[in-house]
Amino acid sequence: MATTGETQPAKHQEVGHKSLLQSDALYQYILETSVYPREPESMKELREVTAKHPWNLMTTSADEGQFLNLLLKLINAKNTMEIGVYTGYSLLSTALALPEDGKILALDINRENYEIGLPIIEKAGVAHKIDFREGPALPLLDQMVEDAKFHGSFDFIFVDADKDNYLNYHKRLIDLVKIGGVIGYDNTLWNGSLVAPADAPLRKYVRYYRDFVLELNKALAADPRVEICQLPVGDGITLCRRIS
Ligand SMILES: C[S@@+](CC[C@H](N)C(=O)[O-])C[C@H]1O[C@@H](n2cnc3c(N)ncnc32)[C@H](O)[C@@H]1O
Repeated sequence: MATTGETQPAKHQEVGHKSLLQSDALYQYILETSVYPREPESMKELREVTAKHPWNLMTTSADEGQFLNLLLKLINAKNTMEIGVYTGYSLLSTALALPEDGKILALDINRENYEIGLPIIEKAGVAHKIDFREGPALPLLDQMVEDAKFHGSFDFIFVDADKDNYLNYHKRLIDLVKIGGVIGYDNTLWNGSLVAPADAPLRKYVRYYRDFVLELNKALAADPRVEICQLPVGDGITLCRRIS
């Protein structure tokens, strides 16, 4: 789940879960039956530490973390990138999925939050796979696009940051992911707001980013360079497999 640091819409605060499922009980069933019992101890610890942080609604949900972990194993990912780290829940789920010599280039404008999770990542023995860079992602992606050695070099890229830049990211990431590799864009169902009536009482940030997410979804659906699948996991994740 990726949002800004602001509070979620009231409905989501009331239901207290991070899913687009309409049934709290069903979501709880998924967590308790299939997710929490299989969640690695380190991810549980990081989830609990993050829950105490004031911006905790930004964190990736446990079911999405489990999904990412399995997906990375299914595609045998080794070299990956993550844009939007926060305290590192999706980063840790990625690091645990990669082989010992796997790599994650992790980008975020905020190192302080990354450092909340770092001791847990270190204790889990996977910190050596992570190359964290503090700063806005776009200029770094521009540098990488300039350098042919990065072209087609990533097996998987997870984007969970500033929604108003997703299309800018896509323009660059399409060169950086390998053919057959996958880019995952998070929050592509944007709190369910994409189909809300024009006069619906949406939070300011939800309304602001909604148009960017709508535009992204349209652009991805029309992009012949990728095969796509939009999954209602967490706040919606769109997987794009590069085919040309
Ligand atoms: C929703 S959080 C990421 C959640 C994270 N994936 C997790 O599992 O907890 C979004 C993150 O994007 C970062 N961010 C926002 N704008 C950014 C930018 N231009 N470049 C890099 N990171 C950015 C924020 O600092 C924040 O930590």
